[in-house]
Amino acid sequence: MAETQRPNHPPSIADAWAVTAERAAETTFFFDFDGVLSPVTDDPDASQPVPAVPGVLERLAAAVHRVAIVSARPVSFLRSRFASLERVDLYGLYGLEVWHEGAVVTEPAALPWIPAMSDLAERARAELPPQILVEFKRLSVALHYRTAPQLSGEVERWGHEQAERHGLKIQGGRMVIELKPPVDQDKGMVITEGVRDAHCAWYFGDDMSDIKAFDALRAREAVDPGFFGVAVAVANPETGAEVSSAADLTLESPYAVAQFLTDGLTSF
Ligand SMILES: O=P(O)(O)OC[C@H]1O[C@H](O[C@H]2O[C@H](CO)[C@@H](O)[C@H](O)[C@H]2O)[C@H](O)[C@@H](O)[C@@H]1O
Repeated sequence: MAETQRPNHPPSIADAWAVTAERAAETTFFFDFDGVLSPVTDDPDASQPVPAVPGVLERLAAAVHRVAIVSARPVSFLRSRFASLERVDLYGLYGLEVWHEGAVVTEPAALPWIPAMSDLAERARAELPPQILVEFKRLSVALHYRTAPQLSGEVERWGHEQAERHGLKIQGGRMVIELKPPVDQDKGMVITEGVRDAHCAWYFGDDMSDIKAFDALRAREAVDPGFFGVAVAVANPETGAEVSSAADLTLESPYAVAQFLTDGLTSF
């Protein structure tokens, strides 16, 4: 199946689904949100999952041990898009937030950074050109230049200056840079923890931050050759080449992800 051949990996997608179905009770599916479950929009507030996605995720969650969305969005945003889902776990802000027993649980080490992130968002609105969309996410600030790509250099410079001055971390993405508190948390860490007791896991991602999640599957496989991990990229013109080259297979779009899962579910 894979663009990268690995020992113990089934040779075709049909075989991969068959192995997954055999291990259903010990399998977790992880999904990024933007660009994977939802097509990209100019306005981040306007993005919605592909219509078939909520239904297919709920059916998948009934068939395997666990399904989780691992996103850079806040949990409150994910809840607004997936209110109907009862069985799907939600990780927000790269795992700084988790939806647990009906409430958002936030990593305590990040909480003192809320005022600094709020100030940063205000400064970004005042100091960056008005075409730059500033998304304040409580514990991070995303600076979007999708509608003004000619300003990417200016945004990068401003972001790096702020990061240096205030001791923040930077995460690059698709026509965006994001400033985050200096707290050790990323998607790779969520997946490392999430696959500790699993025998099979799939991760679907399209952006730079998802490569760490792919790496976490590989690392698990390295210590347990019986573990079956599948890294699935979703194609896109910005980060697509880099993400695809780190993945086992690439799907064309969020619509193709929904169809891929619908087809795969027939194996269970
Ligand atoms: O981890 P994710 O769920 O993939 O979040 C990554 C970023 O997604 C959003 O930005 C991206 O999608 C927007 C809507 O389609 C698009 O306008 C933007 O250009 C993309 O970078 C979100 O707004 C960011 O906060 C996330 O970091």
